[in-house]
This record gives sequence, structure tokens and C-alpha cells, in this order.
Amino acid sequence: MECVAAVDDNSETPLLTVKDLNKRYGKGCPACETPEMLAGDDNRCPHCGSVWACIHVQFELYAGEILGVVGESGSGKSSVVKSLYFDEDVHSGVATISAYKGGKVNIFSESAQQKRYIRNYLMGMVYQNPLMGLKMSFSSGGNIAEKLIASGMYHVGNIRKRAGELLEHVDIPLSRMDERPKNFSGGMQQRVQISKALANNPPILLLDEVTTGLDLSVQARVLDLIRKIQREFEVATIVVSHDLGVIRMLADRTVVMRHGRIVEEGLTDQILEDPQRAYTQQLVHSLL
Ligand SMILES: Nc1ncnc2c1ncn2[C@@H]1O[C@H](COP(=O)(O)OP(=O)(O)OP(=O)(O)O)[C@@H](O)[C@H]1O
Repeated sequence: MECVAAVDDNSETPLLTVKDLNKRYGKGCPACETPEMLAGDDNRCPHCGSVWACIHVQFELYAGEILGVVGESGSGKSSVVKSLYFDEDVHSGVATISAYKGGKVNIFSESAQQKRYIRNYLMGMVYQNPLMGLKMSFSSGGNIAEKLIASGMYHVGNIRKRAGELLEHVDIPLSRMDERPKNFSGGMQQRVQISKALANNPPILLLDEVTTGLDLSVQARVLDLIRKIQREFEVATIVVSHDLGVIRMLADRTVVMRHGRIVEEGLTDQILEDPQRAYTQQLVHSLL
């Protein structure tokens, strides 16, 4: 396996650069070969039902920051992070990571083996649905161990020590390390997912609607934890949420998506206090 460079600590250089990311679900037809062929700003083909979920998406993620991705349901937010984590193939686009081959290689074009490497060492992902991020038949410690083993750690004692440390970081008592997350509450399951995502100290963390569906008090605790963890691990984070309250609490900068496109971007305070686009204004007013 090819070696990668150390994390670039030059804060002026983006850690992650995404350019012209296009993702289509469905086979497409002559009427929707490119997103521009669809009428207006709609992203669904009326003929074949294919959806352009990401259209010319581009943004940068800098070391240590939290970037929010907000938009209504179906706007393409999850597709962005699923594409970056290789859960979904992209139609076209370029993504580079400064800590990977000097930021000179498009990760979407890499081999399956290199993509596994990137998933294991350079990114962590937390899904809205814990069933996607955790194996419910494994213990919590076993879930973390899976990630550690994938990165070449085989010593059982070391694995247990590291898993214990990670669980402590997310306030799961060590006494529950051997218990299956199936028995845990929703908030605890999300916390186990977060510890698993951070197992190999990745420079990039992807959070996809991680508090959606949780009770408000549980949500607040998970959000607090994310802020704490993000500071401690200094991990650049992309937070996907339809909830501007979550974005307000977490994100330094925010991009707003609609029908697969980024329609507005800026500092989160700016977006919330002085939204420029009508769509963002509607979103913000629905929060007030
Ligand atoms: N596996 C899939 N097959 C077909 N279409 C899909 C698939 N996944 C997503 N889509 C479509 O792609 C578009 C973007 O979906 P995506 O899940 O990225 O949006 P989202 O903004 O994250 O919304 P939500 O918060 O509801 O998940 C939607 O129109 C959705 O119906």
C-alpha cells in the first residue's frame, strides 16, 4: 500500500478540496445526461426519474474547522458526505486531501484498496442511523476494535486500552465496553459511533444528521460532546443537518444546498443573520 504524507499543518491550505462534484442516482436518459438539461433548477428528470443529487458542488474544508451543510430534505446534503466516504460512487468530480499524496490526487479516482486506506486513516463517518455505522452483534469495544484492526493494530491488550480510552472520551463507562450497542439508548449509540469514527485519529470527520431523531435533551448532550471532541481531537468536521439550530451551535462556516446545488455559503453567523438568497431567508425564518 502506498504511503501518504503527514497532515499538512499549514492552515491556509485546505485539508479537503472538493471541485465540481456531480452525483446522479438512476441510469439517466437522453433528457438528463447533464444536470443543465433539466428545466429550471429542478434536479429530477421527469422522463426517467433519475435525480442529480449533487450538481457542481464545490467547497473547501480547513484544518480544525467545522463546516455546516444545511438544506431541506432531499437537497443533496447526505449525498455529499456519502460520496466523500465512498459509500456512493460519483458521476464526476475531484476531491483532494492535503494529507494524502500531497493533495495532488483525486481520491474519487483511486483504487478500492486506496479508498479503504483513506476511509480507515483519513476519515471518520457518523451516520444518522446507527445501524449503518455500528455492527449491533459486536460489543461496543468490538466495534472500535474493527476499525483499529483495519489500520493494522493487532495486539489485543493495546486494542482494549485504546477502545477504553475512546469510549471514555464519549462518556461511555468502561464497564459497558463488552456490551452490544443494541442494548444502548439512541444517544449512547451515537456516542459509540463517534468514538469508532475517531479510532484512528483521522484528520477529517463526517457527521450526517447525527442528532436527528433524538430527544432534545439527548440531542443537546451529543452536540456538546461533538464540540468537546472536535476541540480535543482537532479534527476538521463536516456537519450535515437540516436543522439550522444544530448548524448554529456547531458550524464555523456553512454552505446551503438546494436541489443538489450550493446556493449560498459564508460564515455561519452571516448566513443566519443576513442571508442573501431567498431560499436561505426562508430556511432561517422557519427557525425563528
Ligand atoms: N439511493 C438512492 N437512490 C435514488 N435516489 C436517491 C438515493 N439516495 C438519495 N436519493 C435522492 O437524491 C436526492 C438527494 O438525497 P440526499 O439524501 O442526499 O438529500 P438530503 O439533503 O441529505 O436529504 P435527507 O436529509 O432527507 O436525507 C433526493 O432527491 C433523494 O431522493
